[in-house]
Amino acid sequence: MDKRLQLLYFSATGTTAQILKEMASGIGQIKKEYDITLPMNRQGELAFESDDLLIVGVPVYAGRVPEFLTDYFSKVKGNHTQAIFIVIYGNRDYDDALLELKDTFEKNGFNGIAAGAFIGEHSYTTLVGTGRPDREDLKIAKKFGVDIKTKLSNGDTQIMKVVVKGQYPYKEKVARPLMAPVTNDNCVMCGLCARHCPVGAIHFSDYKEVDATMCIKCCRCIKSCPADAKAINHPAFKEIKQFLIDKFGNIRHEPEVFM
Ligand SMILES: Cc1cc2nc3c(=O)[nH]c(=O)nc-3n(C[C@H](O)[C@H](O)[C@H](O)COP(=O)(O)O)c2cc1C
Repeated sequence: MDKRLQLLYFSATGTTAQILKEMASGIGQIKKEYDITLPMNRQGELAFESDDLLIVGVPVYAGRVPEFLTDYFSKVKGNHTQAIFIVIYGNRDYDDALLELKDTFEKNGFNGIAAGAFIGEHSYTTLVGTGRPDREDLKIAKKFGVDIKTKLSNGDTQIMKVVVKGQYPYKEKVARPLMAPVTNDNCVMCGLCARHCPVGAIHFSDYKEVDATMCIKCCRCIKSCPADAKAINHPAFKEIKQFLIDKFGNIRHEPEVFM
């Protein structure tokens, strides 16, 4: 492949990164990887050229591209750069997230040549999308990469213009009460949660304090805590979690790819 393969992703609990890397392994060697999960990696602007091939991936949050990334994405510029858009969702639905991701990047100089929606274990509970992506998902992701590579090497690139599922206007934001993780006495003040928080919502002066106005409920601090000290106990959160388990705990969505 004569393009410079690059990855750009946000991945709070690791599933988006996993799918992107597996796909990339079907295409070729990764030249550069931009993991924008931490705030310090979302500083400044980023520019890609026409000889780059960018795979961009985000998790679906409330049927959309995570809102807090909008500002940063407006500063990522392409120059007739070919791009592959990927969303990962927790076995409920991806609604308009893939369309929104494609629109966002195509407005900024990227040409979408392929896209996909894959399933990851739901950030809120291990009982929805349990163990995803699994071996089958990873096989599909890699084959998708191989198919893209084949298409690119056949030189069909001019006619590639990907069309994805999604609707206008995009799914509306649902108003939810403020809720953030609380910390129990297991906390050993190691500070891992604060260093790993994608939005800097955990106080460095007291790791037990989480700013609910900043928290995006990505659950990274909960999942990465070695002492199992963080949890969201808000009744509204428990209700959503139970709804997801009841409705989507026993069904299996399959990845969808568009080329
Ligand atoms: C705030 C938030 C909102 C979410 N909204 C949805 C959704 O609308 N549909 C869905 O199927 N999964 C949803 N999920 C689940 C994630 O999309 C899914 O767990 C994904 O695999 C997380 O990616 P990551 O591991 O790269 O962070 C949501 C997760 C979070 C944290």
